[in-house]
Amino acid sequence: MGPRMAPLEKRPDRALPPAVLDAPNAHPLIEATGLGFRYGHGRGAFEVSVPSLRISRGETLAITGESGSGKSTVLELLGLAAPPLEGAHFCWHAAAPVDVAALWRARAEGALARMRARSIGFVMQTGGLLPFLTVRENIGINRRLLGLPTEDDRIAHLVKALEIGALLDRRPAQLSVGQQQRVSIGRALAHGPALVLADEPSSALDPRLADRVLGLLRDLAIESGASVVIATHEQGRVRALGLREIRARPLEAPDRLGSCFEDAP
Ligand SMILES: Nc1ncnc2c1ncn2[C@@H]1O[C@H](COP(=O)(O)OP(=O)(O)OP(=O)(O)O)[C@@H](O)[C@H]1O
Repeated sequence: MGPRMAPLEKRPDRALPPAVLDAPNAHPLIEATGLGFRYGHGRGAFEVSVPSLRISRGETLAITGESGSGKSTVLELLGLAAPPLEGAHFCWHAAAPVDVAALWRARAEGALARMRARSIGFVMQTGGLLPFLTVRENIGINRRLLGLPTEDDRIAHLVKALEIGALLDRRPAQLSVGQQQRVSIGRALAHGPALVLADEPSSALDPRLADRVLGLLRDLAIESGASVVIATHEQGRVRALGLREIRARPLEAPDRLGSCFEDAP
């Protein structure tokens, strides 16, 4: 995950039943065209481009590509942590429609930070848990920052589903990598975000555990109505899980390097 990313939510209006979530015209959470980010200038520039992207509520999709193709950058754009290039159309339909591109143009950093805190959850490659907090405190941190009660039915359900009840008083250093990842998923979903962004959440795990962790993330997100975007180089795992794949290909531009992310055929 890139350095600009920071954990944190928005409560879904309600959990949408899977039948609705799977429908091709399900309500969109995100609609974007011409989304992009450019590193550097001139011949050394590297551009990450997402010409068109629509993410439905409750949908889980994967962003795939080689190392350095720009997967983390796409997550940063979706996570409101990096400003899109001029000319982008970028709308969120959470509680109400929000023109994110206009917020960036207006440099409305406070509004963007609030949206990030209330509407997004993050799962990092190696958990990203705060080492000085217990598992219980880590799971509750986003809720506490938002002034929500740190214990409720949602938390109890997540703890049970993730099978981390026996670990609540431990600190991250006392957990295995797989346990840390499950706690990280609990933290990402605890405040009821509309979107969960996961950067290589399974690459530090053995294959069996990786499938379990990704499956848990997808299933718990569907249950809560959150959309999930997973950046990963593990194309085989993405296909095995039957996820929609947005894949990087080299940018076709004569004057700069970069990647273009589009739905895989
Ligand atoms: N200042 C810069 N100038 C030019 N290119 C840059 C600059 N900063 C970053 N880049 C390039 O931007 C690209 C996007 O990086 P990003 O971390 O998004 O890729 P990634 O697919 O997530 O990689 P990984 O899988 O290795 O984490 C990389 O190729 C990187 O070299």
